[in-house]
Amino acid sequence: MTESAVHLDLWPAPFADGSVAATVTVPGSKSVTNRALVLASLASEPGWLRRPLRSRDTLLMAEALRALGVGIEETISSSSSSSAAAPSVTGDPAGAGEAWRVIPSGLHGPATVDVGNAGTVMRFLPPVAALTDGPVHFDGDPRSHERPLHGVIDALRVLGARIDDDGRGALPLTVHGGGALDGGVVDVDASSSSQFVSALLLSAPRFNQGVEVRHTGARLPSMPHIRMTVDMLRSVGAQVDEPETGGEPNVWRVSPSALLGRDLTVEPDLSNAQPFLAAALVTGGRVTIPDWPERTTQPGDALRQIFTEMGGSCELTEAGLTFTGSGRIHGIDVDLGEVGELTPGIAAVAALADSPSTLRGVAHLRLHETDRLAALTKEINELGGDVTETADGLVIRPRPLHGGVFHTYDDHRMATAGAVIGLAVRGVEIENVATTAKTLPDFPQMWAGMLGA
Ligand SMILES: O=C(O)C1=C[C@@H](OP(=O)(O)O)[C@@H](O)[C@H](O)C1
Ligand SMILES: C=C(OP(=O)(O)O)C(=O)O
Repeated sequence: MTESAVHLDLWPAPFADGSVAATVTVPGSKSVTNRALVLASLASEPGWLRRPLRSRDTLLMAEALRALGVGIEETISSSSSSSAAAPSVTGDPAGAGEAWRVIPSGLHGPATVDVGNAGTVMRFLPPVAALTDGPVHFDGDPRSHERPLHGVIDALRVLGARIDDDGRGALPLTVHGGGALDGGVVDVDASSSSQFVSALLLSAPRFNQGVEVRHTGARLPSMPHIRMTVDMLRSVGAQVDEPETGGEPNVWRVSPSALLGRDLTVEPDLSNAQPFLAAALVTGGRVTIPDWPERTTQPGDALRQIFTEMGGSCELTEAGLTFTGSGRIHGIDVDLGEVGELTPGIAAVAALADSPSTLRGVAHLRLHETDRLAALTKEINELGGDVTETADGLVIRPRPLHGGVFHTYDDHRMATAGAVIGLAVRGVEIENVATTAKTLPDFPQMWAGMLGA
């Protein structure tokens, strides 16, 4: 969690004087937007993406695909399905009426891809690059050099790709596209990131033999994200065999096929809804998130259960998901392995609870945007908290907290977690709140809007 830069900008996190009462329209899902961009780029006909997330991670994905020859046109959509309910806070209002037209073409190198610190870009695109006809160089933020990529690099080599890297199993690297990839059977240890599996499956319909991915590791985190990959592949016509619909455990098969261009409306990002739901819980208030899907593969849907257990109640109606805090916050003992990206926000709420919490199953968070276990421990403890790291998570014993600087380590979810604590603790200042631009560029304005500022 070394700080890559010293940011002098401190954002005074607003303190909530009373209970929040707001409707917050959350922009589109990062994970859905970036999968949809990849699938639409590999399709045999143009497609549409409506209400895409426009944030650093998705703009990097779009820019990278453009560099490989894909046409991605931003337009204002005439048939946007934006909510009819009058929201009091809208993140990225332009995004709600916006659509991206994706026009696939032959994939070409040479090209250069900046992955920033986006796991989806650094992992989903090397397989696409293997289908181009030239060298594609990948690099990104300093932290991107530390995030695991060996599962993708080693697997692509087995499947027939030529890749130059420095032998660490990480960025920077160059994929020498050969115009096509054999594909076939490959073992992958995806215990450090589910994105290894998703990456190989997403491009697999375009491999000559498709792919059979066999996960060999002990644990596999973030299963909902793999389900999302499988669902989205099927929705564009791919044939996928997988463990959850009767296949062999830990084995996914994708057959070679053409992919359809589709018209997809992106769901709101439920993981980015988390801080707003947490605000209802922490202040004993009420927050409604419009367009919460009835059925979804997004891990954020688990918040309905987790935050209810921590002291609130929720109701899914035509208006969206309404979460109501009870005025009390309880600790929780929970395995977050399936929904790791929710950990910082849950830790923030747990630090304000009336009993201890144990968060388990998230050792892989040490290799996320920052070492999230170390960062949460340090930052909450510097405000007077009592957090200890375990082998695979955190134990959080609530203590009276005081104000101070909450460092973010270039991690969007650290910034939003600090803001949640700031609702209940006067004098919390978030260092580099602008890092929320990774997935939620309008966060500070949305937060102030929620509080009626
Ligand atoms: O595929 C995806 O869209 C994601 C998968 C998860 O990654 P890990 O399995 O590496 O945790 C998640 O944490 C990340 O935010 C998004
Ligand atoms: C882990 C995350 O992102 P990435 O897609 O960069 O892995 C996250 O958004 O919490």
